[in-house]
Amino acid sequence: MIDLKRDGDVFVLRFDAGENRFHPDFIDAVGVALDEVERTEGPGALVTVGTGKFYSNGLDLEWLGANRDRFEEYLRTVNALYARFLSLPVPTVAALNGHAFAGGAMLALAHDFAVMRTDRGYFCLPEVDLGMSFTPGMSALIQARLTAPVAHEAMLTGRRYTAAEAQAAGIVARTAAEDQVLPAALELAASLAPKDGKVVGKIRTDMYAGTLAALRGPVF
Ligand SMILES: CC(C)(COP(=O)([O-])OP(=O)(O)OC[C@H]1O[C@@H](n2cnc3c(N)ncnc32)[C@H](O)[C@@H]1OP(=O)(O)O)[C@@H](O)C(=O)NCCC(=O)NCCSC(=O)/C=C/C[N+](C)(C)C
Repeated sequence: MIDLKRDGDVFVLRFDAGENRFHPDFIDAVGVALDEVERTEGPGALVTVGTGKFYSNGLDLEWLGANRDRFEEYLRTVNALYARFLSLPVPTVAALNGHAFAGGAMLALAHDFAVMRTDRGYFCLPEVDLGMSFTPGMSALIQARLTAPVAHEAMLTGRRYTAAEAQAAGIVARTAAEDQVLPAALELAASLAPKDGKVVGKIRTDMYAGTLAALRGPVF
């Protein structure tokens, strides 16, 4: 479901669960991997990547159907997951090998940078068409990472952005062809990894302070 490997100073966390949908077991497994990243001292960076045609499709709607009474708990868990990514002591890069939908799109935004594959997949926040809203923390994350016009369009229209459109809108930093998306993300991460970890950690904590406070606040 989750595979964590180290490539020099760069950790590579691979989501390997079909559409990489979010449910408690998946999120727990990501959390265990992040524990290991946090424990490692010295220079470093983290790249996350999915498998096949999905980076992540967000909330597992089948799981939700069977666990409606756990929805609030789920929202807290996902908010906490995004907060963990934002408070890691290392820079982070999401390698979008395919679709990044809803919770999976927000996971990409919970990284410092994203590289998106040009020939496959969309970045999309479809909540408006699913009858769902965002938690205040998720709204804060989206609005902190995107310009206001892009955040408004993405959240209120549910537009599906191709890689070229996502780069033009500033949603992703880079795009790469086919199987170059992971190498491009690794190259970016390797260029960030040697920087002073204490300084990077402090910059990240300050940069994301407002978003972190919102993610740790109420979910409704
Ligand atoms: C357009 C998508 C992304 C890709 O389409 P495709 O045709 O390339 O892929 P396909 O439809 O073959 O997908 C494979 C099967 O997996 C099912 N699927 C995919 N994602 C999910 C999911 N998240 N939960 C349950 N099932 C899922 C899909 O229906 C296919 O099943 P069948 O083979 O037809 O039986 C397309 O996959 C798509 O639209 N997926 C849904 C993505 C989605 O809506 N995700 C949002 C989940 S809600 C969420 O995360 C909200 C978060 C906010 N908050 C926490 C505040 C509630």
